[in-house]
Amino acid sequence: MSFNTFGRVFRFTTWGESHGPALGATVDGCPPGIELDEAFIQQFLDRRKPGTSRFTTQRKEPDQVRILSGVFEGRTTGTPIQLMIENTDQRSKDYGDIAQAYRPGHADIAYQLKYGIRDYRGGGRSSARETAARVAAGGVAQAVLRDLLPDLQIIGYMVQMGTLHLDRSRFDAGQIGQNPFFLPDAAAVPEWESYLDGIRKAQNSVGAAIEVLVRHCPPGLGAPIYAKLDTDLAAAMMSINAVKGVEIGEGMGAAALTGTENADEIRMGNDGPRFLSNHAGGILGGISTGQDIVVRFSVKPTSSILTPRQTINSKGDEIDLITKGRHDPCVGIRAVPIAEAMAACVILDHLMLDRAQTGGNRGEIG
Ligand SMILES: C=C(O[C@@H]1CC(C(=O)O)=C[C@@H](OP(=O)(O)O)[C@H]1O)C(=O)O
Repeated sequence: MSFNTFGRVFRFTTWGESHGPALGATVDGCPPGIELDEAFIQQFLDRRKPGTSRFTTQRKEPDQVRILSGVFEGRTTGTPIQLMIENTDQRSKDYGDIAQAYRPGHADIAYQLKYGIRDYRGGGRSSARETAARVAAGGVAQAVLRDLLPDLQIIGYMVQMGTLHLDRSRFDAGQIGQNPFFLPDAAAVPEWESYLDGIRKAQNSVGAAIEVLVRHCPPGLGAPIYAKLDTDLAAAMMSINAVKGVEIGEGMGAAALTGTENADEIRMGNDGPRFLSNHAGGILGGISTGQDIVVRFSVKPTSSILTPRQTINSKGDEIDLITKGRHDPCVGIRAVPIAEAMAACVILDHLMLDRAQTGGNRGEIG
């Protein structure tokens, strides 16, 4: 049993709080001989870090990663990799009111009911700041995948923010890194900007949905029943702060389909099976088929808002609470690079599990 560790073979443990001196991840099980340096990991952290636009928290953190162990002369050694990111812009006085009160919709009250003690500064361990640590771990996974599966692509993007939906007919992956929403549609950006400006100025926040596409994943990753690839992808996404729902492929939409509509028909291609559709989201029986893997999840609206909300304090008094501080009006935006990191960790973990069990040998057709 472990409370802060993720993965089976490629494993990471995150540690730290939002207003402590630092946070980080200890990565265990990384193969030796992989080219790795801080700059490689930093590119992923830079996509997630706060304060990069008016649509995220205004807390300014460089999120500069340091590798303290497990890398020698630019290559992994197979020993634990300790990654550390210092906190530099804490403003704990914003949290004076939260010390004795529980934000509605926030983990404050659940932590209190469970532990009877909590680091309320910046939400402590429940802060989405923890995700910096796992994005760093995901950077290590990405370095290994670059070596072992060079064709693999992990692409995250927003598909919904409040009432706005991505128009899939306009999908352009090249646009994702070009706007503050990780949106694959440049033309929609002004509408998304004015919508979120309105939410922010109304002292409110809004939810979002994110999709992650894993392209060129080999078939055969995952195992039936208790080691399904989709189980682990779902758990990975659900472990991200504020995530409330996860779907694979058609997801909840499959409930409305008939068998003829849902089953992805199969033809013989030049080098293996060719599927005529992808309702399954690239996974059948918990095992990847070689099709694109499609994972989607919803993120609740940020619970820390300036609009007064009814709650109670630690004495049990009923009060109205305004949450000060520097909060994301849509915490779902920065969930995009976080989800990519989690997907990288799961795919690598399953690649290593598969090699352990099958040696990477595949069943043959034809
Ligand atoms: C700092 C980050 O996001 C933080 C996530 C967060 C929360 O409650 O989740 C609250 C804010 O932190 P604080 O109030 O401690 O300044 C955000 O800025 C980050 O993601 O790096």
